[in-house]
Amino acid sequence: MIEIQNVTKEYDTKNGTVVGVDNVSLTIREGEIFGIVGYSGAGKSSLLRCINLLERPTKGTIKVDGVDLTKLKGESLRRARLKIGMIFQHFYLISQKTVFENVAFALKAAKVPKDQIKPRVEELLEMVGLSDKKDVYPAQLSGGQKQRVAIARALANNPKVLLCDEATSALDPKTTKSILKLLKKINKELNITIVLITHEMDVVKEICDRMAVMEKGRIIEEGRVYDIFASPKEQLTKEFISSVISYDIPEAILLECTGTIVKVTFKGKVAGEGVISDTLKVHQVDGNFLHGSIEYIQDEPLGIFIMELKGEKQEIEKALRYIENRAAQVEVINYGI
Ligand SMILES: Nc1ncnc2c1ncn2[C@@H]1O[C@H](COP(=O)(O)OP(=O)(O)OP(=O)(O)O)[C@@H](O)[C@H]1O
Repeated sequence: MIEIQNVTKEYDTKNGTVVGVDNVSLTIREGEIFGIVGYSGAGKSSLLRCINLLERPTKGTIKVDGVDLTKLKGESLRRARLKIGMIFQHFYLISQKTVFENVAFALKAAKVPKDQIKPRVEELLEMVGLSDKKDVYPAQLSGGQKQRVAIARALANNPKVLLCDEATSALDPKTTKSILKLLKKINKELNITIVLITHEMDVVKEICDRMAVMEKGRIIEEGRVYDIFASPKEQLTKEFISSVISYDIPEAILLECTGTIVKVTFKGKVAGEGVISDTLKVHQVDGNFLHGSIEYIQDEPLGIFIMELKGEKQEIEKALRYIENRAAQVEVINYGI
């Protein structure tokens, strides 16, 4: 659906050239919700804005639904852009216009015939749950309601893609959840491909199918959200995950541990505790749970346990292989003394 090929975005500033995006290639599939995470300055906004050519890439191509946008200009680019909606952290509603007029504005700009505007706006407001607010002005709305208006406006011209630039970053956790639920509904019911950028890993965990991590203009890791949570490769990815799932064991407890400390990850519906208790029965190893939980990444369970194992090194190694053979992943954090 979206093919980003060797895209570089450079900015000319008075202090020289700044590279926002550095030779990124990425394919986003039709119907998926794709999340891009990274710290401030990583290049997320630059990359997102290249997708609808709000920023023209310095190099590379962007194809959306088979059309190479980098080859288009003027009216043909404007037409192609109608198929790509966008929402922002700060909503960007027109304060002098009512909710109805804000949404109608997108239709008028696309030269939709007058008689079709009213029913379409009403349909859109119904979809985002704001039918009763059509005559109020943005100043009278909460942040979540403003974002709903922005979503209705972005969907006005039946886009195939919705780009979300930190769409929930200005919202409280409860409102964030309700907006994410709305995005998921739009994705499923209207089959709109969604690309979102965020610095909040919670958002990715909650609704994204696949994700990429950006650092210094590049994509350093990419894959299915579940797989990345289960086995992150890059240090930065691990940092982002630790903001959602923390397995830091207090220093004082670690100092008391003399055994081997291991992290065991169970993917899917494997009964983690059962496998571990079998392991301890079969091997001459004592085990002590330090930490553990089962996280649900979009309804798919991911069990992570941190344990201290005590016994002969050889027995511990055998126990770990035994666990590994039962669909688990084992990582030794600390060998015993
Ligand atoms: N219009 C611009 N002019 C000059 N430099 C820019 C411009 N836009 C972005 N940059 C630079 O490009 C790099 C990437 O910025 P970008 O805004 O894309 O990152 P980001 O990950 O979205 O961060 P943030 O969340 O803070 O916006 C940064 O070094 C930034 O200073």
